[in-house]
Amino acid sequence: MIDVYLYSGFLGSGKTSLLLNSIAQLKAAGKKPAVLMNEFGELPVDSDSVSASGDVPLKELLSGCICCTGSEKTEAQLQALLEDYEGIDVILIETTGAAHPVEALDAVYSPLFADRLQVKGIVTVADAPRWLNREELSPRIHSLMLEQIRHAHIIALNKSDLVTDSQLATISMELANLNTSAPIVQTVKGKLDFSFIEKTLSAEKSAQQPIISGKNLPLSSKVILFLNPVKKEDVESWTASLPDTVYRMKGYIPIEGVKNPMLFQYAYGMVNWMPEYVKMPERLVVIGEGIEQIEWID
Ligand SMILES: Nc1nc2c(ncn2[C@@H]2O[C@H](COP(=O)(O)OP(=O)(O)OP(=O)(O)O)[C@@H](O)[C@H]2O)c(=O)[nH]1
Repeated sequence: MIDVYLYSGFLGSGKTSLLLNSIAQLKAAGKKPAVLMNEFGELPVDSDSVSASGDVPLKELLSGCICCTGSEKTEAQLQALLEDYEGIDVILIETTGAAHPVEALDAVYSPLFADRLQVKGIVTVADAPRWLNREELSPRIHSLMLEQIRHAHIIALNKSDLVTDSQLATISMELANLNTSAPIVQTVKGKLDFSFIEKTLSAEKSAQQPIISGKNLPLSSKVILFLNPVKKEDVESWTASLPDTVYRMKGYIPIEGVKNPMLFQYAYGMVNWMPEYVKMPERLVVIGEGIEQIEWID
């Protein structure tokens, strides 16, 4: 299994600094990290700095964010990364500043490599001065920032050199109120011990929950297997019965009378089915909060 870490956070908060820092530490520890990053706009500025840092395999998503360019593109990039480079043991993914964590997680997690990748969790970089001035942000961007904090498994309170100690204390308290389970670490230029990230995110793992597990973590995901062909209507009524903390589902479901498992997508209460022309693995990925108990019963 290759460990996958998502770095989320506001535009300019210090994600790239954290990423470069983590890469340096991983390489020093003899690991082989790979990076998937994406940028708004056409200029892959950040990837230059990563490439300059050495021979780290890098795939980049140009023209847009990890969510709005479609998860298929991310899947393709991940697939290429896995095919082109051997021996990768850690993948770091910098989600764009505008990606909602659920969408970023969704884009990364594909039923295609559920058995090869283990998504460890989300490190959110919070920008200390930006947080103090958050009221200036548009409501949409403001709420995105709150969501990134709320869904983090670790919060790096970055640019702590640009605020006073008492401001730092206030910000830490405000962040802790939004997310009671994630540890908050004050950082400068994204300097954070990678072994801390590793240790914090490896707590309470189990084989059945290959992404993020643990009762105290805000977001988790689960793989559901379909052993026998089922009826579409049954899947849809099962979907309707699920709690509304299920944010997203996608996968391939074998349907009675249909040759190949169909692509099933669920988001924001909407279900979508698409035929597949090749036989894809029969499994469904569910992403949400408190979803450990969800099961499909034949
Ligand atoms: N003073 C100070 N500046 C910082 C710190 N961390 C990052 N910066 C600066 O902030 C700017 C943005 O840092 P990046 O690491 O590129 O941030 P990012 O989140 O990857 O930015 P985007 O890719 O635009 O989302 C750079 O000019 C950094 O040098 C910090 O802790 N303190």
